[in-house]
Amino acid sequence: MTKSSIFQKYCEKAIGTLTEEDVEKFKSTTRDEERIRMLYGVAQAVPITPINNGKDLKQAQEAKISGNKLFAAKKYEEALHAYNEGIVVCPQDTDDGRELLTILISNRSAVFFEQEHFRKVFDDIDYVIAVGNYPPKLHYKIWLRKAKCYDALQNEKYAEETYNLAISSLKHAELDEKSREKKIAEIQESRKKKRKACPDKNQIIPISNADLFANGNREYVAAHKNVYFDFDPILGRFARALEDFDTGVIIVEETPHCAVISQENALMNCQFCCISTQQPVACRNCGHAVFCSLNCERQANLTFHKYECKAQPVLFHAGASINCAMALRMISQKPHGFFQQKKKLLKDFLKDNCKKVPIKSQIYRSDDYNAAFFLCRNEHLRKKGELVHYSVMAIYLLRLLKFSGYFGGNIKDDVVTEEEVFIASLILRHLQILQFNSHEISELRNLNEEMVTNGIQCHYKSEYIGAGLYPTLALFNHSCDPSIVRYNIGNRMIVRTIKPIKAGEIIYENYGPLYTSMDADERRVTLQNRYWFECYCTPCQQEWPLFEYMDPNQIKIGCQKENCPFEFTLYKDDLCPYFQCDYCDGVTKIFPSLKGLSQLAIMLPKAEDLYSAGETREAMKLFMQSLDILYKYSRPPCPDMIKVQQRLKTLFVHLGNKQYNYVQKL
Ligand SMILES: C[S@@+](CC[C@H](N)C(=O)[O-])C[C@H]1O[C@@H](n2cnc3c(N)ncnc32)[C@H](O)[C@@H]1O
Repeated sequence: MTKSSIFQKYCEKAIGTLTEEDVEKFKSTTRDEERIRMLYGVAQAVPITPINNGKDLKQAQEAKISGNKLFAAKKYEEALHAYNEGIVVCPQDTDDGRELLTILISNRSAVFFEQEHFRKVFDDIDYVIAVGNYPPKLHYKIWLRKAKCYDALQNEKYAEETYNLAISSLKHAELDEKSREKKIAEIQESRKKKRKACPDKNQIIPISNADLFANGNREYVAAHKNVYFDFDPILGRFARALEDFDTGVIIVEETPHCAVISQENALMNCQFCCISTQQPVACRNCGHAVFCSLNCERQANLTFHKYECKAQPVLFHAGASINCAMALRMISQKPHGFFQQKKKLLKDFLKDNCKKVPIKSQIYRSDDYNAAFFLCRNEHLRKKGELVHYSVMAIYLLRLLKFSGYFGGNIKDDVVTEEEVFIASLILRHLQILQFNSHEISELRNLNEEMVTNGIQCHYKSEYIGAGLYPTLALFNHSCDPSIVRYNIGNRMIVRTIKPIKAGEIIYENYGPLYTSMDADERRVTLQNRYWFECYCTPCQQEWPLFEYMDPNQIKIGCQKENCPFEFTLYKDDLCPYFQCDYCDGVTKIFPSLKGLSQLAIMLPKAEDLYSAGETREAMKLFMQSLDILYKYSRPPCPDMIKVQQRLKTLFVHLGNKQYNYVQKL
């Protein structure tokens, strides 16, 4: 039996007990709360099987022994791996467990010291102190290690203070007088010797340009001030440019309404901020999640993780999708009192064809529940019967919340209260919202074998690590020739223009299918099945060819009359100096366009040289200018444009998340 079949089986088993009459009755219901009430008894009959909390003292002890052996053999990466495993599984509910945990962390700090990751040594020593059960007899060891790190970082004052601390801690060391004297001499020796200045070899996580908030939108705070959101009865809400945008401008920088790490990455990426970590901080209660810092651990445990600690492993073990985990997170991250307060306001919207105008806060922010609650669900297209499946899933998620203590201690699985019905109906709505609006969160990883994308060699892959809900980005519609590229810094989403955009034009996102690599029929089917719309973007309407079928000798030049959509196709050896436009009758001289494009003969090789030399900022600038020129003097589709966009994508995504051990090779 595959993992995914457990959840599937749960849903099918529950649905299988419904009679035809039940289903008909369900279909005639128009209120989500009624849907939950009708199905609760049926869905509740399927048991939830708790999962072991993943903590294991014996496994942690073994990991320590194996880590110590590897450390002694100078196999630092492997030792780190062993200590990390021990830290994650080590129980923290007994003094013995906590003591072992501090020893594992302290030993890990010794690895980081050898690897010259000095700041990580400081973090681990703080972690040891925060756990609090480190044997006093060993304290001098961590202070000595810390003092040496300060020495290496040339921080004399702190080094002196910490050497003193190491010496004074020796009074707790279980050493005879002679050994103590020897240790003191050792510490003094190390203090005198002073290490050579040595830079920290930690990877610094890049910070994106902080230029956006100076340009912030007053209403949609995560968007650039020159983005506005338009509405059309068929297209729904979508983004437009208020002013011209050049290539490479950050137009959205958004923190997620909620973000969840996938099960496969749960022990590699922080549950709170999504950063890849080589130095996990363990959850106090479970061995199923890690954090990148004590700060993230505290914030997560004050909110969602205190419930999800029990609920999420059950959910993932059952093979439920990440959207289910996000639907749950949208509740677990807020106290249930928050939703009770909203009940009066939101209740009417939990029925079909609600005619009320959506509640709109003055400021559209990703942390505002209203912004998430009113995202598109395509409810007019959904078949009523499909909600049976979704309602059963919502009930399962509600029961997980009950089981994890979200509603307090005294709960009954076989009874559903009105408060619980309301929460389940919100979850039912979340599931529908997430179907159309969730985004991938990713990080760069090295490829074992290089890949060729659009004729360009590529040394990295953008790997899915989880998913998030970004209420501002979720307002952008799709095109198979998008206007933007996105990447993550932690769980933040950064969105940049990947071509120049004129004032008034729609700013398009991409939902996966790109015209350069997927043929039109496949794109149409994918978008229809997944997002329930027919794509009429320019590449779909004009049947643009795949990249591999484009003629590199062909250039398209736009008619020079303003706003005339006509374009001429020339071949690189054409010498015809002008064209008569069939559409507007005007005359277009081709030499101004060719002259404009001729600038690329110098710019592109220079940009390529800078790119190869690793001068990424300068290369980025030149590629951005080149793309603006290509769009000014020619029209897509065109292989050169795609190649420059490919380079820019590579440069942009390298400003975002990378796996902790990523080696940059552009
Ligand atoms: C993430 S939402 C985009 C924002 C949405 N238009 C709204 O009103 O909130 C995705 C949904 O928007 C609609 N959509 C997106 N791109 C579209 C397009 N190019 N043409 C028509 N509908 C589109 C589809 O209904 C799709 O399921």
